[in-house]
Amino acid sequence: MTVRPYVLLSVASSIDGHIDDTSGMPLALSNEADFDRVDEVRAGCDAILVGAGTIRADDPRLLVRSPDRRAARVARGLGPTPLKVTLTGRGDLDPSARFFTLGDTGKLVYATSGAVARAAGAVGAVATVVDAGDPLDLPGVLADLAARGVRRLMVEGGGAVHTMFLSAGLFDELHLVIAPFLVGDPDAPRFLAAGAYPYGPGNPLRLAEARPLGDVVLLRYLPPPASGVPGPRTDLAWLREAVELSRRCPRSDSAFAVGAVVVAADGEVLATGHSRESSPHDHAEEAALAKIAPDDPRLAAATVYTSLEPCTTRASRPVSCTDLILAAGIPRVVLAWREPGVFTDCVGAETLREAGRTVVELPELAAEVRAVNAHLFPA
Ligand SMILES: NC(=O)C1=CN([C@@H]2O[C@H](COP(=O)(O)OP(=O)(O)OC[C@H]3O[C@@H](n4cnc5c(N)ncnc54)[C@H](OP(=O)(O)O)[C@@H]3O)[C@@H](O)[C@H]2O)C=CC1
Ligand SMILES: Nc1c(N[C@@H]2O[C@H](COP(=O)(O)O)[C@@H](O)[C@H]2O)[nH]c(=O)[nH]c1=O
Repeated sequence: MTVRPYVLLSVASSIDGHIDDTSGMPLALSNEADFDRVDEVRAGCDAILVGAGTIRADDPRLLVRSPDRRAARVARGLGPTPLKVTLTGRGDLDPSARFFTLGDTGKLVYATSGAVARAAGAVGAVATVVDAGDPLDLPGVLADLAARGVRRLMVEGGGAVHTMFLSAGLFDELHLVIAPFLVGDPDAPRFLAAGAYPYGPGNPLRLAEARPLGDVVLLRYLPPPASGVPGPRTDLAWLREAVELSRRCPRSDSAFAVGAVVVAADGEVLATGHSRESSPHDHAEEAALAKIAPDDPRLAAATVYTSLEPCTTRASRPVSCTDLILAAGIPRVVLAWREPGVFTDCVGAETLREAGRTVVELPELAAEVRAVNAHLFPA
């Protein structure tokens, strides 16, 4: 199984589907609140990717603007700003572009084989140029980023790049912001080109959230669940969602941050939950299971995806998450990280297996879960 980063596509569009106008100046489609949200998303990523077209059109900085967010990254042992990444098929890059000159961070250029020499000649002194094959091998680029430690990748466009990721189905989340105006110019860049996308009416994206931010609205979409019986690839995608949920947990120095998703056999999400969701002692699995009727027949064939092994003992509540899963009759649990013995000795996986339940561990995501909980492991 190829490991790739969690891929978050981010774009702001006009009502008529344009992501820029033809003025030659970058067009602000987001408002201040949304630019601040984008800044927060950037701060939570390991790398930001834009196409070479966006570097030429916008001369973007791609930095984290907020000093507090930069400081928080540094406190977590990261650089103040994420790694910058671009793609090129021509190698026509300007070393004085702000992509290359700003930010105390690495710059990576993935060039098609025929463009490597030109790209290296242009920006080899200020960036690392990587041969990405010919044609460009997108899964290979993502695997290379993962091997360089990129666990969470934000893709900020432009249209050609978003078209490529969406037609390849290589994304985990899409943030589409709609600005309250129309551009109306047929020559203005569009969010997406026509293409053979795998997300037609029969296989739509799932709307995870619609969040108004003043006069713009953020639509957060997730890919559709893979059809059929969940296999390892599907498991990994669901587990990624559980890990993403764990990032929402209010901070605690005495409990883990955990996310959980309960999924029916047909891929329907029955419930999600995260630690401290509505009260300080909430556990993720407990919060999710509390949202499902105990007699829901779908529980009998459901899977719990949880970023951390379900607990077996707890001081704050009478019933452990392992016992809640057993009582719900859920036959299958997929987890990323066995609970380290920081607060209690956990034997959730063993207990579930002894009770005849299937437990799948996907340690590919364990480092990410540990990173979410890094504050519990001071150096
Ligand atoms: N509103 C918004 O949220 C955003 C708007 N934008 C807008 O988008 C526009 C730019 O979009 P667009 O022109 O589509 O440019 P992109 O940023 O998508 O970059 C396209 C370029 O990236 C390289 N590239 C992409 N895919 C491949 C591939 N498979 N193989 C090799 N190289 C590849 C090529 O570079 P090369 O040409 O060097 O070969 C290609 O021309 C601008 O107007 C910008 O303002 C951009 C980002 C966000
Ligand atoms: N115009 C636009 C976006 N444009 C994106 O932001 C980049 C500029 O980044 P920076 O120079 O760091 O501010 C630009 O190149 C493009 O990728 N993004 C959005 O969320 N909303 C917007 O309205």
